[in-house]
Amino acid sequence: MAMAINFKEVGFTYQLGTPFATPGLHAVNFTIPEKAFTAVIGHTGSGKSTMVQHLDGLLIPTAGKIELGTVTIEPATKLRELNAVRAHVGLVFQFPEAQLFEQSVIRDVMFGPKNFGKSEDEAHQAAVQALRLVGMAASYDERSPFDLSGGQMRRVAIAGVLAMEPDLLILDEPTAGLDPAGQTELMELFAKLQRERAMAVVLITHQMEDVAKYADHVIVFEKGTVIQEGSPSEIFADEAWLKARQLDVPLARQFADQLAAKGIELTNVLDMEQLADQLAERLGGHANVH
Ligand SMILES: Nc1ncnc2c1ncn2[C@@H]1O[C@H](COP(=O)(O)OP(=O)(O)OP(=O)(O)O)[C@@H](O)[C@H]1O
Repeated sequence: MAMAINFKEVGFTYQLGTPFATPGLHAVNFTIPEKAFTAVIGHTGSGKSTMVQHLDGLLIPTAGKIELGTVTIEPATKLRELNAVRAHVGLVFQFPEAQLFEQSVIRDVMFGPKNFGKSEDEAHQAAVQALRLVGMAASYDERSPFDLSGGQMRRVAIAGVLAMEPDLLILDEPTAGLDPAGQTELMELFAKLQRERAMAVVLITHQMEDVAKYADHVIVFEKGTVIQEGSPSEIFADEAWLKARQLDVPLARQFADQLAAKGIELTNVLDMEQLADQLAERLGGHANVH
């Protein structure tokens, strides 16, 4: 299912046709490129979670259409028509560890593959692989997920999604509440999966450092619609535009701007590595030695 996804004039209203109707999305247009790392940013309530729930058929648009390769999702589309699509999409909600429920780590991770028709052996194999991938040692397999630390529980929950071998992995603030080291480890894992498995990753985040460092493509939501999409350098090019929308600018970029105000112009700085490389070059050090 490696394919670009196109949203065309997509609208979604919660409880449509009732006195409680609440608009979630309206006239949304954007593309999620295939096999890329896409970041979705925007304030609370701007429509990010509503949008990603359309990617695996949890919500069906109430207006417009979504094109996923040969599949088109429209208001008249029935959920059962999307079973083939859903098998390829993995969705990691905020605080996914809240959904752990089995008596052992391995059983929990096997649940998804078994549910999608894999045999006990196949599911076991997929679970073992996914658990090692997220860095959980075999010694935890038979432990109760509820005896683990918060960070370990998060990894097990993510392994449960990876065990389904999705082509599209959707992450809704997956590092929220973890310590900085745990956050970095998880982000590095997602970046590696995207690179090595040619998986498309869609990350909802408030962390502009992660957007600058990992994203190929960025989609900006505001009040239920998409107000901008492009590469991180395009999105972070116009600081005044971001500030007017109370969106943060990556730290490395802020630092480069302060240097520019003092007459030292660096080109296209988005993350710390680019900043260090360019400064080292200016200062006569050894840039790009990795
Ligand atoms: N289950 C629901 N029922 C009714 N309205 C909802 C529901 N979920 C979200 N909304 C509304 O839809 C709009 C978009 O919300 P959404 O959760 O998609 O935003 P978000 O950008 O994901 O926010 P956050 O960063 O807080 O997750 C908001 O006005 C919200 O109140």
